[in-house]
Amino acid sequence: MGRLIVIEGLDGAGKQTLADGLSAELRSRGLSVGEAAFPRYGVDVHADLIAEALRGQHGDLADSVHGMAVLYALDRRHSLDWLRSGIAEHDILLLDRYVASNAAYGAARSWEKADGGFVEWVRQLEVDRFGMPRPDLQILLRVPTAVAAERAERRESANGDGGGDRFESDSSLQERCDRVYLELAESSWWSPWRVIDDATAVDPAGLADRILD
Ligand SMILES: Nc1ncnc2c1ncn2[C@@H]1O[C@H](COP(=O)(O)OP(=O)(O)O)[C@@H](O)[C@H]1O
Ligand SMILES: Cc1cn([C@H]2C[C@H](O)[C@@H](COP(=O)(O)OP(=O)(O)O)O2)c(=O)[nH]c1=O
Repeated sequence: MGRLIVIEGLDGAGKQTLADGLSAELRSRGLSVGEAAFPRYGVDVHADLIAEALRGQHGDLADSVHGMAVLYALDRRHSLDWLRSGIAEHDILLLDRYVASNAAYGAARSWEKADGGFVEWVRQLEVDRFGMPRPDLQILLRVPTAVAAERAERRESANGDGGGDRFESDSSLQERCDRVYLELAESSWWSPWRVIDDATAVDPAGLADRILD
């Protein structure tokens, strides 16, 4: 039975970059590592509906915090068999975003904190009802929101994308989301957390040591 490790943080925090570094480090130590990122755009119909809604399709869907969160949750629910076998088959299954993304972004959009109704609603839906596997560790990768926004924008222009989705372009939302993430981590929401405050100083080898402890 392998370990489920989740990387969380704002868009542009460097989650994918850290996932790449960490998986390379773990593989170099002879471990088998599975990787996935949520939302699973191009893989799951719910994720595709999310992307379309964020681009202005499907009427007022993107305005509904709960409606969007249900789509994110269903994308994960449909990955359940794959997740379970991934955890069984690998030493480490590394996820870029998971249930806590729904909790943090939805609470931030609702102007709530981590101890508010939205986070509890996510827990009841995804943990109690859908039975999503509990992570062994959630890593919160924090960078100043301005740095995250600048990186996300640079990445999108490099990809020829049009300047961020509706969530990414709202800097006050990013600030609130960062705060909810920190509260989730400090309250050990659903699992132990590790907070990395200076993403530029992340050392994949040191992090791998701690994961394997
Ligand atoms: N530690 C870092 N220092 C400088 N740039 C970084 C760092 N980590 C990531 N980046 C750059 O920032 C951008 C966003 O990183 P990415 O890993 O895609 O973030 P996320 O997955 O959190 O949205 C990419 O262009 C990446 O090369
Ligand atoms: C996975 C997930 C993401 N989100 C949000 C966070 C991001 O702002 C947005 C898109 O995720 P993101 O990882 O940023 O994808 P991309 O940069 O490729 O568009 O969705 C949720 O609100 N709930 C979730 O469960």
